[in-house]
Amino acid sequence: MDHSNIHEPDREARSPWSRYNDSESVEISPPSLPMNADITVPGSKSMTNRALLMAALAKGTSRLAGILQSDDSHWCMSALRELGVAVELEGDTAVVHGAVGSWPNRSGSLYVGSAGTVARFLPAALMAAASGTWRLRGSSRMSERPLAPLLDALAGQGAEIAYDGTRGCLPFTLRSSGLSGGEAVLPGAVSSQFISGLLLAAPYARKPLTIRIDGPVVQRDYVEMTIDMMKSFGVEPIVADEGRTIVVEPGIYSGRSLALEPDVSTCSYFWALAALTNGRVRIHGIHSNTRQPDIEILNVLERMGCTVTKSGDAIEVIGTERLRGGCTISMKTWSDQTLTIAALAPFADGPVTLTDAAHIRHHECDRLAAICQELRKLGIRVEEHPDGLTVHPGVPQPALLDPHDDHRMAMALSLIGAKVAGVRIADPGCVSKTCPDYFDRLRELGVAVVFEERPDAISAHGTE
Ligand SMILES: O=C(O)C1=C[C@@H](OP(=O)(O)O)[C@@H](O)[C@H](O)C1
Ligand SMILES: C=C(OP(=O)(O)O)C(=O)O
Repeated sequence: MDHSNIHEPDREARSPWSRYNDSESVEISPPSLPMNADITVPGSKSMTNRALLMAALAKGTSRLAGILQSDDSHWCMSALRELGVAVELEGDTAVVHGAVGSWPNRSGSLYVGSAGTVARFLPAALMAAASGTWRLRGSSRMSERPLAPLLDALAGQGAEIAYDGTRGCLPFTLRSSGLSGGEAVLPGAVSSQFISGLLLAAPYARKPLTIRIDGPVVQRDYVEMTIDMMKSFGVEPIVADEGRTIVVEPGIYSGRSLALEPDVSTCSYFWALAALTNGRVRIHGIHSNTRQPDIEILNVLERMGCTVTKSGDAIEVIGTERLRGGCTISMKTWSDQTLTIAALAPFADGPVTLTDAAHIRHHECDRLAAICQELRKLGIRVEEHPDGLTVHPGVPQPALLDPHDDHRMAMALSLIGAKVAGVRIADPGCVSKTCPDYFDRLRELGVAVVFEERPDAISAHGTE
């Protein structure tokens, strides 16, 4: 199998929780029996990294139960430890001893991996301290992803930022003299994370901080999640002007005990598996009234002919013989699932058009270009649009697929392998950004999963 055209992953961004890194590819084949499973899913990435950061800024000790253990949360914890915050793990509970907004280590080098939630949340949090100088770096892709609007707002708050290379990008050195407060303007069209990042640090400004949001916000629910979680840590942002203005008064987070929700973005792959294989998957511990926007997948699966049952704290999806297509779906508020729906779409009975997702070209890869490229390798007819794509019904042919070092590309493409034989996915280790044991979980559901080792991994093991 020729691997020469596969994107070379940035292995430095893989945490100690990453798996499958000795594997060059994984072959996925359909289950021999209909899927019939009750499962649980690890904690939300978005909630884990928000909670860790607020707990680190808080007064007192926090116990965060059900945290995600993946690359993105690893780099968050590792940066906090580098800042001198005590973060201990007791199983999947993180115990964080808050530093009350004054980082014990006033200088150092911080690595954010490929995590948008660390790259966009940490710079503002550093400025909670009245002084300090830190160098920040990230993976090669994170160093290309947009940060300028946030960093410009921080410069307006008093940060001195010296860029190693491109202005507005990692790596850079940030010198803090505290957040001045007053007004900051942030755009919402490229990433909601700029707004969440400044909000999380805002209580530590010297004066009230008013964030004015310029234009519509992509994935606005993540901003609402930030506000909800700030309230649960004892700070009450005031939202005005139909959501365009958010005011945060000076304050201090209070350490607390918190049980985090399962990651709904990860749940979506398992519900999608049930949908596609005409099986049944029930996920425990999740409510449909969550703030996590990817819960919208349930409405779309229902529209495509699946049966969704919400009972107590479990949500079950039962699939269908043939998914219904012939629809246009806006992905604006739940864009992380664009790839999942695109992977289901070839099996629908009519074309599926996904729109309003131009900003995902700035995610772990240019996701619109990447999914079109990989679906075409399978012989599927696809049209790429500036803000989305149209996928036509077809029968996927055997192919080696490139996940473009993107966890969601790998997880979404694996769904196709669970329906038709002959799908191989290169670099299976990339799933560790949010779900390090994803392929083991697939196997437990009856999907056939066979790894192919990397030639250099074999030589590293000698003749074993
Ligand atoms: O704040 C968050 O936790 C997230 C916000 C979204 O990013 P953008 O708003 O940058 O698209 C989402 O895609 C990401 O997975 C998590
Ligand atoms: C866009 C994503 O991540 P990040 O938090 O790095 O933006 C994602 O997980 O799909």
